[in-house]
Amino acid sequence: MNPIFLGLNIDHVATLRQARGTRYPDPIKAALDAEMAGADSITLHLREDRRHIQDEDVVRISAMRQTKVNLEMAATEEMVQIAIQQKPEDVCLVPEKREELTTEGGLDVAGQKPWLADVCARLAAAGCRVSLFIDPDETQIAAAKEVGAPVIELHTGTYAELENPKEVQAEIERIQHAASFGHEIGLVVNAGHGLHYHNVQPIAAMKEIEELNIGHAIIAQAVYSGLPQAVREMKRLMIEARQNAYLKD
Ligand SMILES: CC(=O)[C@@H](O)[C@H](O)COP(=O)(O)O
Ligand SMILES: NCC(=O)COP(=O)(O)O
Repeated sequence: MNPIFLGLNIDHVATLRQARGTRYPDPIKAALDAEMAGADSITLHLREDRRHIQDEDVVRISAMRQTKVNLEMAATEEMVQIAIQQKPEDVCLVPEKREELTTEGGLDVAGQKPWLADVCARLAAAGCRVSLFIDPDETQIAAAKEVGAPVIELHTGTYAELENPKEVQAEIERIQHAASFGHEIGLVVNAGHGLHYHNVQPIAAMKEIEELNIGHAIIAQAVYSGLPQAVREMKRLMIEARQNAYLKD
């Protein structure tokens, strides 16, 4: 059985901290607690506007994590230099607009292949495994392969926002097709954005998907049940869905 891994995104622990400019809650403590509770990796998004994760957080998590770090960032020269310096195990290139509330879609890889090929090569030379955060679209998946990224992360935000059952099912099938296509051409396939306790299982059931990056919903649940329990419950749902997918075969 292909296992399913959980990458915990700690951005919104930092959102709470930045709300008052205090030193608490500490996203690094959250990361270490989450790792002890079963998170398989830690994701953090260093945004150009530093609205939540700060440069110091990247330095501290790189020194203290027990699992691995997935640094999300825009494909800008500033961020490339930071990644080359900090050398996280994974770097996920995401689109960014300062005015956005959160990430609104996937990276347009097909429209900027020369630049992204250069960024992928430089990050790989620094020892980082590059992931591209893209829509579940064959053209973008093929472009990711072409620019040399070994990993893709399928954007599940559209799926998460849909309410009409037929549209939800159609998007599940679109993500499944994208995951199968990416796997067939030799890419590691991850997924994330907007996943929560009531929509995660159809995505976790997809055998070609290796890792789900989830943040907002887990940090929100942690307000009620504490972070270790919130992480354990999400992992339980993910593993249950993956096991059931194999039992159906
Ligand atoms: C790329 C993605 O979907 C998230 O990992 C991203 O971090 C969302 O941005 P915020 O965390 O700022 O909402
Ligand atoms: N790349 C997705 C991620 O890291 C977390 O997204 P969300 O669960 O906070 O929407």
